[in-house]
Amino acid sequence: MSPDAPAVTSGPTPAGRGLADIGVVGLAVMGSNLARNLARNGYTVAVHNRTPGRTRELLAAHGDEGAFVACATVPDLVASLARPRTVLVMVKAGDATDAVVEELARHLEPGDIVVDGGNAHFLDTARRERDLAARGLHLVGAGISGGEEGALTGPSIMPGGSEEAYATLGPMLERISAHVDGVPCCTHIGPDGAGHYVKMVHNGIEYADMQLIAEAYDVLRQGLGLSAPEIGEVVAGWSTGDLDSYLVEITAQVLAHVDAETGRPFVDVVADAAEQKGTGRWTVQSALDLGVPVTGIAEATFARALSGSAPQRAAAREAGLAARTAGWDVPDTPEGRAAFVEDVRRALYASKVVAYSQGFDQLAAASAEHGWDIDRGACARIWRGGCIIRARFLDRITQAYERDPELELLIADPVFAAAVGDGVASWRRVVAQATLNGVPVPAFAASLAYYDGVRAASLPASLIQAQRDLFGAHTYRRTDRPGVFHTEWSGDRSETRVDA
Ligand SMILES: NC(=O)C1=CN([C@@H]2O[C@H](COP(=O)(O)OP(=O)(O)OC[C@H]3O[C@@H](n4cnc5c(N)ncnc54)[C@H](OP(=O)(O)O)[C@@H]3O)[C@@H](O)[C@H]2O)C=CC1
Ligand SMILES: O=C(CO)[C@H](O)[C@H](O)COP(=O)(O)O
Repeated sequence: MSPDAPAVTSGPTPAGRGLADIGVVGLAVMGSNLARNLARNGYTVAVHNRTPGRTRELLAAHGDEGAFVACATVPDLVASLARPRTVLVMVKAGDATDAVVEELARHLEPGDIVVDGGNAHFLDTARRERDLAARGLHLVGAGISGGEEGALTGPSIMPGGSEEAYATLGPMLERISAHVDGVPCCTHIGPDGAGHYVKMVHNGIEYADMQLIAEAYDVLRQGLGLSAPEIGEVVAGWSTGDLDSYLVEITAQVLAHVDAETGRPFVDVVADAAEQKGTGRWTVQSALDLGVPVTGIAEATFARALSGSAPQRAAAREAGLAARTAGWDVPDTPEGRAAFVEDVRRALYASKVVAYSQGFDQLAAASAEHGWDIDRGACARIWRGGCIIRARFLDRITQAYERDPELELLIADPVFAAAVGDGVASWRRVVAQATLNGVPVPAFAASLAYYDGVRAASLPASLIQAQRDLFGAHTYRRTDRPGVFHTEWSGDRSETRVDA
């Protein structure tokens, strides 16, 4: 071990081995808490961070929670591990991950396993897996969700990679994951980038869910003139029904929080420009490639972009772009206001079901495209606990896919069809009221438009096909007989079958 390594602080090492069970590289919020979670679960954990101060801090603050081996260098870490070696990498996605994986690969031996638990792009994961496989090593791209707290107390874990690697790694990951009804929130998702893909879509759904809750808040605030703490109480009440979820729970907490410095609701002192690290954008980019309409996720991603478009927003305000609102059609009585709140709750649930349905469609399409054989019911099952989108209704999604593993459309499942159908009138009223009053509800509206589109007996796409044929001879199909046709628009308008 290097002379400047932090003192090795460890509890008892596993009997007869004296070597660590797993290494963790990258000890920022996620890595340090996952290392603690592993140690608390009885594993001996070798830890390393590029900047040694983080390693020292972890050992100083939490070294008594279990068996840690502090390592100053990657070779030290590798030397401290039992074989086959397993190393969990928790560093920034992108170049940092490449650098760390490459350094590890130089010191590991065939059969060893590198687990990338960061938010890597699934194509990067597939590339890294190919590269390591050529060197006899396993690379497992594992999506991990739960934030700082989940990492410590039990996250949802979405590992990809080979079956062989999962046989070694799975028991450890399942043990440290969250458990719901005794079932671990971790399962082998599929080969190569499948785990990171599922985590990416999880995050895309997270964006949609957060945007929908934010729109519900905005409508209640602007439509009923409720204060942030009052809306916090309404939202807290939603935690007991269909909307019971971590995101709803934390929304109530945030809305109740008062800024210590100003005494104002905290949400009123936070700048209204939502940032993003990229997983929502990746979800939409992939959905576009696959041709899957994930309108809720896309609108949520664009809403973040719009919120951060400071020059455009300033230009619009300076130009005095008028709202010309119609006024809220809500009776100013306790009953009328309560009915509107219930409309918003139903609109939120219906929109949320649509956004999840779209996300699961994307998983199906990606699975088919890449040959991953992703079990959508299992994804819903491991999202029930530990992760940011954990929610009561994920149980119902699992049950829907158990009823029909090939379910074409989640909102066509009888339970969800009924749930969304029950909320449709409320949903339309909320979107209409918000729109008439200039309150942007892009995710509510996009989800409703999707619902109307997907259930429509016919769509105006027929006109688009005709237009395409006229200007570019792009051909069309007919409703009354098979074949591909073109009309001679600039000639005698005769029709030719072009596929015969
Ligand atoms: N924060 C969250 O809630 C979640 C994060 N994730 C993902 O988990 C991973 C870790 O996240 P988080 O804990 O927030 O930490 P950060 O994403 O902030 O990454 C910080 C860590 O990366 C290390 N690092 C950065 N560049 C390099 C490099 N070139 N070589 C070696 N190490 C490097 C840092 O080391 P140093 O201390 O030396 O700078 C530090 O340990 C990320 O991929 C993130 O996207 C996943 C789920 C939730
Ligand atoms: O992965 C996560 C949770 O599951 C992270 O919290 C996520 O990276 C947050 O994303 P963004 O910064 O884009 O909002």
